[in-house]
Amino acid sequence: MSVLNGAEAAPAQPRGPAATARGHAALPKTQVLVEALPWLARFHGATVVIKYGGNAMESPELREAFAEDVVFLRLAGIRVVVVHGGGPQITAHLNRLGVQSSFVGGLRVTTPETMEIVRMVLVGQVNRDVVGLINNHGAFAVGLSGEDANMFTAQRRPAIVDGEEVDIGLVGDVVEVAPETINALLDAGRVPVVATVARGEDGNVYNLNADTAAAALAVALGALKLVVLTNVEGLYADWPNSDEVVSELPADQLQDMLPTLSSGMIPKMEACLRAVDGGVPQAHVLDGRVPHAVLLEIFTDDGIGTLITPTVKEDAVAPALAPSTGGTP
Ligand SMILES: Nc1ncnc2c1ncn2[C@@H]1O[C@H](COP(=O)(O)OP(=O)(O)O)[C@@H](O)[C@H]1O
Ligand SMILES: CC(=O)N[C@@H](CCC(=O)OP(=O)(O)O)C(=O)O
Repeated sequence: MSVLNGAEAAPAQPRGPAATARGHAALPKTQVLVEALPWLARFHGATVVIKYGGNAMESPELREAFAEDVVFLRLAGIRVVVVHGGGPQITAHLNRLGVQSSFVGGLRVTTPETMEIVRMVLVGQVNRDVVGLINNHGAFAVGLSGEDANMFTAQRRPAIVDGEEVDIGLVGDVVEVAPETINALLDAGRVPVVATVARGEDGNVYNLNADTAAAALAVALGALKLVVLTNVEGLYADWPNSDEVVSELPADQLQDMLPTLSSGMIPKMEACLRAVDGGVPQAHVLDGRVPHAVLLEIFTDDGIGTLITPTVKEDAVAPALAPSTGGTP
């Protein structure tokens, strides 16, 4: 997507051929680097929250490419926070134990026994794996659970089915975020990697949908961008038909579309809405099956996936004149 929300730091148009000592073979690489320049300037020092979904973690090549992207962002001076899911890994573990998984409105029905497995898999397995992948490149990642230093406070939430509330057990919504620990790690040059389990005010431990938790954290950190990796190209306009990916959608139009969504796209789009309504200028759903999707999105002019932006106010200044709300590659 090459739509700019503001005039500041507008990316240069692709440059014409430049003479290099190595001749034509070096040209495309030079162009890629030059194209990245305005985006490097735009994002340097900004906070970007990346939601890394279970479905985008399946292949070793994709996992490695993701870790490289995270380290690249960090070395480019971006304050990167990774919030990970692990739904498929939880389901696989429950299956091995002979426990059936069921989802309502995209959320896992979570009994106390299921919660023990959720916590064990997310905090003890997936979090460790993601930290290890990143730290193969240097001592960047520090793993945390949403329980640590009460980063998230959760409240039991029902699922909504046909407008009715349905109890789904120990599933929580985030009612409070304490971002100090994450900010301290970012200030120290670390990459926090967060597992989405949280304590409730009632003392129970809750299972948070990772998209929901990533959005709440992005808002609390004042992030410039929320990036949500998933296992489809983006939001399809007419799911299950996958002919058309919605490339950009303002929050008010997404709000109207919410009742038509199904399964995992419900919490994902609710999360994007929560992020932009909470002041995050961009929430971006990307295809995690594309190697280096994060780098492509942030550092090139050719955006991919679905970009959710704040509702355009009728009395707003025309976009070209408005102050920058963050570059939109
Ligand atoms: N409109 C839609 N566009 C894209 N995917 C949709 C849509 N509606 C439902 N889905 C489903 O939502 C899934 C993504 O959610 P989920 O499986 O929870 O992903 P993740 O594990 O990456 O968080 C897609 O794989 C697709 O099956
Ligand atoms: C309440 C709820 O559904 N929690 C999710 C938490 C993990 C998650 O969100 O993982 P993905 O991002 O990989 O789907 C679950 O139990 O599967």
